[in-house]
Amino acid sequence: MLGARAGGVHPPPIPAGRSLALPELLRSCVLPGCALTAPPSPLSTKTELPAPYGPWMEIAHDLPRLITSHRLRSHVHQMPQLSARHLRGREELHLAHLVLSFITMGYLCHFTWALGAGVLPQNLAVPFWEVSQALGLPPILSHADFVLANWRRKNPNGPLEIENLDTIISLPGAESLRGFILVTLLVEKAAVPGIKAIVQAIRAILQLDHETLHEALQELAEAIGDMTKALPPGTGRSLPDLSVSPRSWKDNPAMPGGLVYEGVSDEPLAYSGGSAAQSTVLHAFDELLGIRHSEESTAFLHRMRHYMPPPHRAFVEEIHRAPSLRQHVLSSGDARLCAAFNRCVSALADFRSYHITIVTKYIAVAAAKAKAGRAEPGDGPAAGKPPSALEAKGTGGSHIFSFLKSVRDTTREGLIRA
Ligand code: HEM
Repeated sequence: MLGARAGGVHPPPIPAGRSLALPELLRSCVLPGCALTAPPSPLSTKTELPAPYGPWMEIAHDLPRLITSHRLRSHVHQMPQLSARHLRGREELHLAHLVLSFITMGYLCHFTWALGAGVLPQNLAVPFWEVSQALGLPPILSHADFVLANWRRKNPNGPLEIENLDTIISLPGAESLRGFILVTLLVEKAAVPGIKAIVQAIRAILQLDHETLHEALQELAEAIGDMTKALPPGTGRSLPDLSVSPRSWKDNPAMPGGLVYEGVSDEPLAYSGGSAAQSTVLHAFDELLGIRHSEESTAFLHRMRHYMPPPHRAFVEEIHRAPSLRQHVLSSGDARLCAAFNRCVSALADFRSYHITIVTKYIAVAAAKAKAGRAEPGDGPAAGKPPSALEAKGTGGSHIFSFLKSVRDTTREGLIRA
């Protein structure tokens, strides 16, 4: 056994280390395109693991075919048990986490459902656990894998635009999945100037520099507006059926105890599935703007923070500890600052409203598809059913629309009223 807490639902702890200050965190920022990173976008500059990990890469690149031809199980069982010890640096670890999390999703999509038993074989479970421990990420496909680590430039010198982007690993339904992942990535990219503006704003508060603070808030409002524009209206129509695999083994009636990671723990472990609620950017904006969500929504959103890479989580916590922007604007009595602050809050509420529109469209399309019993090739065993992530409960067990609307409404309550 590798020391998993029996029956636990706890993601691995953040590796021991000192608390990081904001500038240091920005240097380690892993958001795509963030100019303050060195080297840029370290989650995904690598697209292949070193040669000894060939058996993982071969399976991962062939996942759509192996899944649809029902041959993935035998391939996984024949896979040698490789140690994660030879992976060098965070980039290789992130790529290994991406690869192993997708293989796990593919493995469970056919066999856990079919056999009703949530067991991940040792040769997959042990290295997945080791890599997860090294990164401080849970051993499940998270937003950091699905989106942040799962992209590459087709032309390495070309722009970070959709035409020049591709995913690294995919599942059946590759084309729509690709669109889903890359649209989400471009929303993250649009957020980058907003993340920089947060640091500028906090510095300006500390230096009582209202001019710079005003500029930073303008930047932030613009970045949030650009995120909304990056969510194209068609997004909700052209999405993949995410039910190809159980995305979550927490609060999932099909896997009530969770998943047994063979060789790690005899007891099943429960983890929530990937969700953009694990994206750092909205958490960071909420913290800066002092948005207070309901107790239930906060509990869900804070749980999602354990699925972020530790430097992202530490960044959000650092903003929480910084002096309150809202109090600063209120006590300044500066009407221009107050208006700029409110533009940020309105832009954030508008993003959340638009997101609700998109989720609504997606559910309508999925429901129509389910009604017509229309299964597309490669849709997997759950084809024809509404996507599990979008049934009555969200992936985190939250009722989707009441959760999303509550979060949107509490954002609006963050406006400073005259
Ligand atoms: C059609 C595409 C999308 C669908 C169907 C969708 C669906 C959902 C669902 C069901 C939730 C509730 C939490 C959960 O159960 O996981 C959620 C939350 C969330 N989603 Fe999406 N989503 C989509 C696209 C996006 C994109 C592109 C982003 C941009 C990063 C995003 C950001 C968020 C955030 C931040 C939350 C947490 C709630 C909040 O802070 O407002 N979503 N989404």
